[in-house]
Amino acid sequence: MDHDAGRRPVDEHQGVARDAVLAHLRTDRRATRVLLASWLSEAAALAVERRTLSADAVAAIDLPGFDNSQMDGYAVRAADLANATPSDPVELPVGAPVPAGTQPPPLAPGTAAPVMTGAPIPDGADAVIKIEEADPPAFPEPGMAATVRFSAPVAPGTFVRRAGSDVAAGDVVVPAGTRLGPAQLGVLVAAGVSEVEVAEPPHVLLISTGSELVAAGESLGPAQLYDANGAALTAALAEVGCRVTHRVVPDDPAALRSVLAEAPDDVALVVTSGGVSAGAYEVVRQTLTDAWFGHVAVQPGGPQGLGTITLGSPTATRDVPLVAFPGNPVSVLVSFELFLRAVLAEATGAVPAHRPRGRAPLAEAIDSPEQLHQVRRGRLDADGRVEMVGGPGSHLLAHLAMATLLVHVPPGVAHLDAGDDVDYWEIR
Ligand SMILES: Nc1nc2c(c(=O)[nH]1)N[C@H]1C(S)=C(S)[C@@H](COP(=O)(O)OP(=O)(O)OC[C@H]3O[C@@H](n4cnc5c(N)ncnc54)[C@H](O)[C@@H]3O)O[C@H]1N2
Ligand code: MOO
Repeated sequence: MDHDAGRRPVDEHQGVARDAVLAHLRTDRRATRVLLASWLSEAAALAVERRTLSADAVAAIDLPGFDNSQMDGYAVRAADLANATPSDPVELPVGAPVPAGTQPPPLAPGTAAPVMTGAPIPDGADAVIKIEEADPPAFPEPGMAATVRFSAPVAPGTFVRRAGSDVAAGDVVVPAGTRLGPAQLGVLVAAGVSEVEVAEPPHVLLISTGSELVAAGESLGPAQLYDANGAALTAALAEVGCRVTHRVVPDDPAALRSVLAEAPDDVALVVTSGGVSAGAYEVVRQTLTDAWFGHVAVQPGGPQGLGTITLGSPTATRDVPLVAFPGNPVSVLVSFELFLRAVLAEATGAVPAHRPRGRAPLAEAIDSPEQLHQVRRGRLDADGRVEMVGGPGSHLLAHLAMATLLVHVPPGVAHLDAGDDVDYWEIR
């Protein structure tokens, strides 16, 4: 069809968006040093997670910090048990017990010391025998003279967790570029790291455009609607590790210009929703005339804008990338999935760049505009087949909220039958 001839293929637009956004973010990322203790005490779990280390973190102490026991049992010198057999067990006097958190005296040759899991191995001991394998298989009352028998030799090192066997002091414990999650934060604290260097999250100025928009919680007048895109994109951007400043502007070029002029200094990317198609009041397209505006061969998410935008006052301007999405709420989120999510995830390291992908047979027949890449919303049924959640309409946000898959029907395909395979991305 003629009007589809000028549409930019999806992969081409993905490439252009990636180059524009990533090039800027790569040069713009700032690093900051944070004290782990204050960070954690603020219980800022959300702020901490998904940050990426921008410099190697080096262990301040060995981990484990000292040789310790892996089991509740007896610390022994392996050489003392070399000749132990079931018929001729070795009997040793029991020394003082070693509870966790205490430094034991050296183990006298020819004795066995009760040692608890995690407690230090006494100097001189080189193996631990589990209490269940001792005779008797229970510890004597502390302070009571007792002996214990062992009916087999033990290899040196058995059940001894060596100091530094997880990470040694001075070694890199979490390398630069690693996303901080529970295990990374845990080991940083365990290894005595007090301060880490993390990349600042990219600051995104998100602008919802539309004179019909009303902020969440306010009362709605005739022909008005709530700013769903602001909420949806704020969450989507935060999920990929961005900090968001959100503004709503009416379809008024002066209002949009003033938000851009007053943008915070460290904004690294501007994302807009609405105002890009063919209407009479397309504030984004009509105001940001240096950017590219056109159609991508995708539905939803066809009308798109991309370019560079000048922020700040006339005396202190700076250029940042602009990504302009169409206003329909499903178009906004599908556009984000196709053109921005992977790019930002790659820049921040906050989440894997790609959604988990799969391929499965359709539960039902579907039609698709043949010239376009169609993105439908779906879920897997009980038999592992892909069923649609709602129709293709780009206003069906409640259906998207119930879906678990984005279902891809490539260009060149006008119809698929039940049982035909489709590709999907898992979106939750
Ligand atoms: N003559 C044509 N009309 C349209 C075309 C076209 O090619 N020729 N494209 C259609 C497609 S496809 C889309 S998508 C939309 C894109 O339009 P805009 O980006 O200009 O978006 P708006 O007109 O501002 O809004 C579209 C729709 O979305 C609602 N909206 C906008 N912002 C929000 C928000 N923040 N939260 C919730 N809902 C929002 C808005 O009220 C409209 O219903 O254009 C088609 N038209
Ligand atoms: O491209 Mo629009 O996003 O189909 O509704």
